[in-house]
Parts: sequence; structure tokens; C-alpha cells
Amino acid sequence: MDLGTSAVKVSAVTQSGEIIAQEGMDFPLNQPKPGYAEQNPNDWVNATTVAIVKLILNDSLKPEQIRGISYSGQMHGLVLLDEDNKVLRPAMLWNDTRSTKQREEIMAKMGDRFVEITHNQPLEGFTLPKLLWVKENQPEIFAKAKTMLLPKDYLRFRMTGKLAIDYSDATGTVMLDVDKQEWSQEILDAFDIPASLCPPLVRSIDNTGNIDEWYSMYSGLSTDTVTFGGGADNACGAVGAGIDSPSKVLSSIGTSGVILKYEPQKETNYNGVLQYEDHAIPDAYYSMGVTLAAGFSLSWFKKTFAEKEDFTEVVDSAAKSTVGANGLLFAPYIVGERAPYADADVRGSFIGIDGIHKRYDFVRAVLEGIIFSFRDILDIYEKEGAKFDTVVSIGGGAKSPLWQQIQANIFNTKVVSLQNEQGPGLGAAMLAAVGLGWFENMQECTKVFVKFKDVFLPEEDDVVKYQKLHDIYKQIYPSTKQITHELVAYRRENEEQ
Ligand SMILES: Nc1ncnc2c1ncn2[C@@H]1O[C@H](COP(=O)(O)OP(=O)(O)O)[C@@H](O)[C@H]1O
Ligand SMILES: O=C(CO)[C@@H](O)[C@H](O)COP(=O)(O)O
Repeated sequence: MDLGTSAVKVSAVTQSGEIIAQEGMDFPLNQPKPGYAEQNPNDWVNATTVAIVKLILNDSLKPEQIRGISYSGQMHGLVLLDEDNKVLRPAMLWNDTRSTKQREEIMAKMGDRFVEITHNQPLEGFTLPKLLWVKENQPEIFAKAKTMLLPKDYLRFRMTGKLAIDYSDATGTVMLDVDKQEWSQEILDAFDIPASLCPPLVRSIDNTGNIDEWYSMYSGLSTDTVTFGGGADNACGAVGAGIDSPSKVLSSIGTSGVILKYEPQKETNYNGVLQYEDHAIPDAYYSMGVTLAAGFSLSWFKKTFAEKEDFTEVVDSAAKSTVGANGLLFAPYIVGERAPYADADVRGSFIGIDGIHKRYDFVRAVLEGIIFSFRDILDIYEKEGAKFDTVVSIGGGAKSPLWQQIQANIFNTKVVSLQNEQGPGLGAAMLAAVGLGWFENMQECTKVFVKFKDVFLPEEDDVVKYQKLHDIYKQIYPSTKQITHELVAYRRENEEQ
């Protein structure tokens, strides 16, 4: 099960790694104020159940055939439960950036020590600043909170009645001591958070209990089906895309965008410039830079300017434009940014709008701007000495061959796609396959499950043009930071009146 931000996607995968059926269901994202991003955890459960029922009824999957279930989940989102395990407030998601004050307080109190423990900066997107926001702004809810879960862990809880979190999602809370691999008592003490809020830690391949009677009745699943720990969606995406060495890089275009590198050693620390997380693969790690609005920028554009049209046709229209969209650039900071600029209040821009531009130039600029932002992350890795020979492209954005060719040209590296762009869902299934004992380890499972499809090679002339355009693109952030901050402040003042 891949619990994304736009939808849940449930895939049925055989012992030889064939995806034999896939069902999904969308759910809404609520943005009631600037910087807020929330979802109702019950929407995740209902949407997942509808997808499971469709698998059983439409795809004729027999419940007793389903041996194991594992989970890939949107990261960092805060779900708070009371003493009866009832949801206390809407989940605050990874792209909710209201907690700048709390982020600053964490740094003021713990500074470099925080980065030493967690290998991360306490950015607004992560769970701890959100928890502190609730503590400060909704003390009556914080007082009632008995358990904190991340999105996929809430889903698992509703299916099994058991509380657990895997290490890859636990690092994303920035409350885990990465060196000790346990909840950081030092951080919990510093911010007066009861340790009992933190659920038990499990490995991604660990058995987390069978489907319980209630969920079996509700969904039609069998109580013989076993669940497994699962992982953060980017960890699972990397597993499903076969990112098993530091020379391959993952490019994921979901709601967010991610450039991710496999890290064999725990000791690596990017001092919070890039995220550093426990992997879903036991005893491995990964680092990544996140563009907050990748697929989200494209979906916003489509919803706003081409609502009734077919998604693929709108994306394909970008082929009518040129490299550089006839001199139009787009910066995808439409909900703020995380990497390389950790700035919750910057906003996006189209730069260079000309009377000759057509809508397809804007579409092209959106596709290119998102990949320029990915290029910024690759630049950080290359400065650190990394050398990549292959980019594996996953996520909804990987449905577009044009977008993958643009990636090959902007990255000046070979891009390959998967037979099914559902990397995180496949990765989750691989965790269940290893958990069930079908394979000795993740490496053995990768050999059978991960299958590549198309290859996109860099085209020399376009590579040169994109290098020039990226140099221009890099000027957008420093040139627009102040202006866009003032516009966000203006909006806040006016919405508060
Ligand atoms: N046909 C398409 N071509 C390119 N991109 C697409 C297409 N359809 C959807 N997308 C993009 O895929 C994104 C969703 O990707 P997905 O991996 O499902 O996200 P999530 O896991 O966050 O729910 C959307 O935001 C959209 O921009
Ligand atoms: O915040 C992050 C990673 O740190 C995001 O990547 C979320 O994990 C959401 O993923 P998608 O819904 O875009 O797949």
C-alpha cells in the first residue's frame, strides 16, 4: 500500500514480482491558511478500504491469496490519538510549514547538538516542530494526546489494532537518535515531551501483526494476512527502484519531488543541508533533497488553467514549446521550499513572460522548473564528490516520456524508468516479501522484483542549452525571496483581519 499525498495506491504483487492488479483512490488536501496542509486520517482508511474492496471485487483477488501487506507512507505527518486511540485533530502534513517559530526555538535551544543527534535540521516539514506547534497553540489537544503516529502507521493501526513505527519514518520525526537507533531522550527532555507518545520502533521487514477481526469484516481481507513494518515513501521508492549503490540516484516526482542517494554508512552527516534518514533496508541509510511542490506545481497549473482537460494531453502539449520554453522560467516554490533553500515563506514565479507565450510554453516552463530545482540538489551532491551514472525516475511524473527526456538533458545523465512507475508500492511489497521469508534479504528480492523499462540518454545540444538556463534559473531565488516574503506577509495580515 502506497499512502501518498494525492491518493492511496494498492498493488497486488506475486512471488515473482509481477504487479497483477492495482487500484487507487484520491483524497482531498486542505490548505485553510497560508502554510497549512492537512488531511483527515479517516479519509486515508476509507480510501484504502475502497481500493482493497475493488481489488477483491473488480480484480477477483481472493482474500486468502493475500499473504502479506506492507506500507509505504507520505512522511513526517503528525497524527495524534487520545487514550481511546481516537484521532484528536486533522493530520498536519509534511508540506505544512506553519511551525517556523517552533523550528527556530529548537535551534535556539539545542543548535548543533540537535543536528548531531538527528543528522537533520528541525525543518517545518518534520514532525517535532509540528508537535511543538500543537503544544503551544492547542494545549488542550496536546494534553489529551497519548500517542503520536505517522500516516502509514495510523493506517496499519486501523487494520491491526497495533501501534508501531518503522525506523525510516522515525528518523523523519527528528526525534530519533540516529547513532543509538532509539528515541532521543535528550530531545524529549529538552521539549518536555512524554516518551510514552512515541510508538514502539520496528524494522521495515518486521511482522507487525495480522489483520484484526474488525478490519476483516470492514474490508473483506482475511485475518490470516500478516502486516509488516513498511517504510517512508521515499525509502520504499528507493527500494522499488533498485537504488542499491551510491552511483544510482532516485528522481521521484510525486506531490513532492525528491533526489535521493543511497548511503551505506551511518556516520555520514550533511549537517542538515540535505535530509538524512534510516533506510527501509536494514542497517542502511539514505540522504535526499526535497522540492516541496514538484507534481503539486503541475497539478496546481492544470487545476487552475486546464481543469477539464486530460492530464496527459496537457503535459504532452509542452512538446510544442522549445528548450527553455521560448524564454520562460518557472520556480516551483508555490508552497515554500525545503531544499536547497529551507524557506517556508518564499513563493513561486514565472519569469520572462512575453506577449508571444502560449499556454504550452507555461506547461513546458513548469516541467523544466521542477527539474532545475532537482538539478540544484544534484549540484550539492556533485560538490561533495558524488558521481552518478544512472537516474531512476519514479512517481506520477514518470508517466511522461517527455518529462523523463527533459530530466536526462538537465541532469546530463542517463535516466531509466520502471516497468510500473509505482516505485514506493513495489518497494513496500518487497518488504513484505522479505518479511514473509520468500527472499533471504532485500538484495535477493531486488534481483527478482525490480524491472526497468525505457532508457533516456542526454542529447548534447539540449544539455548545453539547459546548463545555460540553469545558471539563469539559480538567480530566481535570491532575486525573488524578499518580494515573495512580503507578499506572503501581506496575505497573512489580510486573512487575519
Ligand atoms: N500523465 C501524467 N504525466 C505526468 N505527470 C503526471 C501525470 N499524471 C499525474 N502526474 C503527476 O503525478 C503527481 C502525483 O504523483 P504520485 O506519485 O501519485 O503522488 P503522491 O504519491 O504524492 O500521491 C501529480 O501531482 C501530477 O503532477
Ligand atoms: O516530505 C517528504 C520527504 O521528506 C515528502 O517526500 C513526503 O514523503 C511526501 O511524498 P509524496 O506524497 O510526494 O510521495
